[in-house]
Amino acid sequence: MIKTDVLVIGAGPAGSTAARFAAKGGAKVILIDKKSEIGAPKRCAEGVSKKTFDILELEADPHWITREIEGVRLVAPDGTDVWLTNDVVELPEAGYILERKVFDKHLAMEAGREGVEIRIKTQAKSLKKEDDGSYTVSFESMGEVYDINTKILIGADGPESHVAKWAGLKAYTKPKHMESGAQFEMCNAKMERSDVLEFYFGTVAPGGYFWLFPKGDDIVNAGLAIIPEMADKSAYEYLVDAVNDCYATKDAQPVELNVGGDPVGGLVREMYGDNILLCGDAASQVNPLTGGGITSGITGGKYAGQVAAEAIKAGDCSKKFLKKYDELVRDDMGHDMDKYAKVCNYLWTLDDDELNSIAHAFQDIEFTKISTTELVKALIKVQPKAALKLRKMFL
Ligand SMILES: Cc1cc2nc3c(=O)[nH]c(=O)nc-3n(C[C@H](O)[C@H](O)[C@H](O)COP(=O)(O)OP(=O)(O)OC[C@H]3O[C@@H](n4cnc5c(N)ncnc54)[C@H](O)[C@@H]3O)c2cc1C
Repeated sequence: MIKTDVLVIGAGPAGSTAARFAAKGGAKVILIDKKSEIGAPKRCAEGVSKKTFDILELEADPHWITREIEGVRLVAPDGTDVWLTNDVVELPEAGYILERKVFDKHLAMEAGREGVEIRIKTQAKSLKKEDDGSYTVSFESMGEVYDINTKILIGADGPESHVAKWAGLKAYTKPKHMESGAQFEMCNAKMERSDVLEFYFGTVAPGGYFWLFPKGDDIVNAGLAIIPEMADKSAYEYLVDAVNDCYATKDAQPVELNVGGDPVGGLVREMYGDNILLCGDAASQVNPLTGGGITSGITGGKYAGQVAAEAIKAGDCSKKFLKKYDELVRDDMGHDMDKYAKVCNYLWTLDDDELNSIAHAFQDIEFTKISTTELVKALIKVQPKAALKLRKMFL
């Protein structure tokens, strides 16, 4: 039987980061992914903030950055738009559009260079808790079935996490908090500015929004996410309509279709247990308002790897020891997740007319700095209903 200190299931951004930091901390680590090519297919619009690279302790690399972002355009259902670009406002959360297929692979390579053993095209099928507390996970790879025994198991297996379910952790995302996303990567798009992210709100994407994230030249990720309970057709059907109705994409051609779930209910109840940690989408480490999970998943992955290595060194993989991971994550992102979940719930109550009137009022506001929090503060200023619900948290 293969034995290891730390076994990470899932080589997305969260898992590769967890594996790398666990190895940096001196643990023997195996990283597993069912895909034959790490990072492909992507399920992502590929936007990240620049702070992600500080968390990773890596330089941003032109090999996996397709575009630097200089602003955002917010579009109401009636077409009223608000441009917020860094020639007029400060954009502290500005970032990049990645090439995830290259980026995810690069993160796994960084883990490999740190001494992590990587096994691709290897799918976790089940797990068993041993009497000494360790986990034995059964895998299938190229027709072969085998087991790996680990002192600490890190579940980084994405939004549909089986690890969490198999281990019996309370890590369930309610259907009303699981967004369904669909996206085309397209060429021949006619964006007004190819360095500005565009967001379209309202019935175009119930419970979410339609986005255009430019990847350079005439290439764009045109996608949307919806809450199925609030919608009357599939995310794919909304996407086809949105793309056909949008000036920038009506003549564009798809070269890729990406579909996937995005958990937006805030952190799951149990991110850890005896000998086990969850990180990334598996722990719902996703901003409930934007649906962005790369930066927060990497943050969670880093903490998971660091705490796992400490536990191995201390010879204590108990729930009591691993609680430190939960504390680090909740201190770092718990408060923001709660805040943004409230804003998200509030936005879901607005109809197209209300969104239009907010956009009209936004046109009279002189923004000096743009971040998610600054936008919510502006919303509170122009919408008495918003003030009632959100004032305490943001002002
Ligand atoms: C349409 C869409 C657009 C998005 N756009 C953005 C965006 O612009 N910016 C942003 O920050 N976030 C975005 N997100 C969210 C973002 O993609 C995720 O939050 C992020 O990928 C989570 O990383 P992760 O490592 O936790 O999981 P994942 O990237 O999902 O990786 C999980 C890995 O686990 C592997 N795996 C699963 N089960 C097993 C198994 N049994 N055995 C072995 N391997 C397994 C999978 O193959 C996969 O490689 C978007 C999501 C969607 C759906």
